[in-house]
Amino acid sequence: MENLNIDSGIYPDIEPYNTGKLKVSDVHELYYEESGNKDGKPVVFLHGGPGAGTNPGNRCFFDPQAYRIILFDQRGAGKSTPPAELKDNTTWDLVEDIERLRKHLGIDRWVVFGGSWGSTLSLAYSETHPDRVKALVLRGIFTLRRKELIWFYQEGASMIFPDAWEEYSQFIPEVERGDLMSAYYRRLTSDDEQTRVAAAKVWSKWEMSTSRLHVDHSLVNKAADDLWAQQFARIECHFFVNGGFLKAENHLIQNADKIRHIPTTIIQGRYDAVCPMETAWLLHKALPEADFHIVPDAGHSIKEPGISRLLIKATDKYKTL
Ligand SMILES: CNCC(=O)c1nnc(C(C)(C)C)o1
Repeated sequence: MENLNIDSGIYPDIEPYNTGKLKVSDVHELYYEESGNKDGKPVVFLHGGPGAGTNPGNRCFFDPQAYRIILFDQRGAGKSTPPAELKDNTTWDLVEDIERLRKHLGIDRWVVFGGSWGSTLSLAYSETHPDRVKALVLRGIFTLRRKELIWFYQEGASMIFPDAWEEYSQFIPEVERGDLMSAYYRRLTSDDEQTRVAAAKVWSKWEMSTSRLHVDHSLVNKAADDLWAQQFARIECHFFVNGGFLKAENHLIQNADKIRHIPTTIIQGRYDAVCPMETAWLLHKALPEADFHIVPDAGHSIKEPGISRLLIKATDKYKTL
């Protein structure tokens, strides 16, 4: 763990040595970047949301001397264009985008790292292209089962965070509160920009207020950014009202047998209120060979210290593959 930043448990900030844009459809163009060692072991970072986009801190979970670190913003997220675009934006489009990027960069196989929605996409990608995945590092497991979505957006997490829930639920008129995801989707896809922005900020603030064991106000403040909030909320809600475009309710766990041979580490906060631990437990049962870590004092976020330290241990473990 040379040159590890002991305080935060992650590697020091670095800048990309290469950035680029990749046209992946008639509509979408993706932003991607490479950092660390250009001759190192390739790893791809799959961000959350969907729609959250990447940030420079994502580079710091990998030893820059060992890894060729690849970040990209998924369709409509971050610096990819057009921002917040929902056309041609499904799980399976994103899975094939990962393959397009891999081929564009001349990579044969790579380590795949993803948390939250990034864990969802990591599972969908590795189950579709298992021969391209050297190892999996998964955090805050999210498989978009109906009960997971209902827990966070209709009733469940609301009992742990009734304070933050009040603003999220009361933004929608009482007559529409029986299906909050649909109610928000109508507003997030409105022709009126003010309506879209207002709904996006409230939707995003709910998630940012509940992602940490102890509220991180710098995270909550992200929801105040008009563009980021629309990218995050519109794309998330679009995927959720469509059940993640998955082929069955429990598709990803049911197909886990396709990836049992892949070296895998699962890391889950015990008190993850966004993606409760039951899903990680089910994945652990479906992948008995995987390393499984419950972090006793953590919530959902990659920034939880106990989660960050275990993520680094996992990427250090896989850098010799
Ligand atoms: C339901 N969304 C889960 C997810 O992917 C996610 N949760 N928080 C985040 C960020 C903190 C990265 C925005 O992403």
